[in-house]
Amino acid sequence: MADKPKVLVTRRWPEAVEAKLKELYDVTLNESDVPMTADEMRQALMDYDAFCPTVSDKVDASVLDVEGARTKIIASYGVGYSHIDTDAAKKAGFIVTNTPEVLSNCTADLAITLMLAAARRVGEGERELRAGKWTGWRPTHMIGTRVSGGTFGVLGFGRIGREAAKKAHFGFGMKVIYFDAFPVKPELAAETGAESRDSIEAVLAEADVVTLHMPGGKDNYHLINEARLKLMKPTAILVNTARGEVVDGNALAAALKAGTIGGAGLDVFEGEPKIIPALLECENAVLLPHLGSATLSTREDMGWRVMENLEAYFKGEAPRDRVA
Ligand SMILES: NC(=O)C1=CN([C@@H]2O[C@H](COP(=O)(O)OP(=O)(O)OC[C@H]3O[C@@H](n4cnc5c(N)ncnc54)[C@H](O)[C@@H]3O)[C@@H](O)[C@H]2O)C=CC1
Ligand SMILES: O=C(O)C(=O)CO
Repeated sequence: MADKPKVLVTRRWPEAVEAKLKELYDVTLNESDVPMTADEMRQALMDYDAFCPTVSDKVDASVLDVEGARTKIIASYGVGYSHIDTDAAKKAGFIVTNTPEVLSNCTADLAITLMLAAARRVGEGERELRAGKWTGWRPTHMIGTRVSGGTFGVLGFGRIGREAAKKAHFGFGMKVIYFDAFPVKPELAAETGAESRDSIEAVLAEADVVTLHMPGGKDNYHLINEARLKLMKPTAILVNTARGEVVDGNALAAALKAGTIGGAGLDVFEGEPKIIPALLECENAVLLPHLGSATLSTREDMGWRVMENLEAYFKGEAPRDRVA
């Protein structure tokens, strides 16, 4: 019998998926769950047939520029792939895959969670209560912003953006407006009666809630900057479950402190897990540690999706989620 392909997984995955990987492959799991260094990742490309990183592994040109790699497929766990230099991967002849669709619903749920938490001051309220500072119900206590019936602005009307739009529209009676950098099929917008706007600026100026769902990476670096934040309504909420670098964190903190926007709900941060102090100081920001896809069934489905890509590749077929 031919030897099983050698597969390296950079971080712990859900138990059921790791068990299946062990059955099918000669797999090396990262039992310690400590992030791998660039040198360790470079070595893995020399020693394994498949390399399975995830969104917190920086697979840049310095990692990918190796002579005589044994790896042919980089099967990433996660839909976003801005952590991989896909140009360098293509140049070096690696196939790169991701795990779309299976996490759209859960990530959209978290965008809605952040919208409500920021608008209704959930973090502030919980902090006050736990600190023993709550003095009781009163008509003027911790007044938030009503989102039901408001306007939900989606920047990046892809898989997750559209799921979030459905939840906001059907769950909270919100009107949906969006801007996408590419044309959106009319039937996809029709699901929520979403109206397109011709610029990011137009969405920012009109929406009560602005939610970001475009990929990260250099093309979308600081897309939401000081000038654009100034266009938002003083009561509006900004939600980011996309990538930290899409927003200029210092400009956002300044807008939150000055009250030129109402609040923010953030799941992702430039340079995470480090968070800039200016954001930590903002009472009107709800901050979560990158939990968008963090439910067991979704994290398992992401693993099954990586395995589907590996299986296709090792059978000599085209993996369905090839991105480079
Ligand atoms: N917080 C979390 O745990 C998670 C975060 N994500 C992030 O969400 C992103 C989106 O995922 P999907 O919806 O599956 O991707 P997608 O590819 O289906 O949608 C992205 C959309 O953004 C659009 N877009 C790109 N640049 C744009 C720009 N400058 N302005 C407006 N639209 C732009 C694209 O045309 C596309 O329609 C991922 O790339 C990832 O970074 C994804 C899953 C979980
Ligand atoms: O899949 C992604 O892109 C994430 O950020 C985590 O699920």
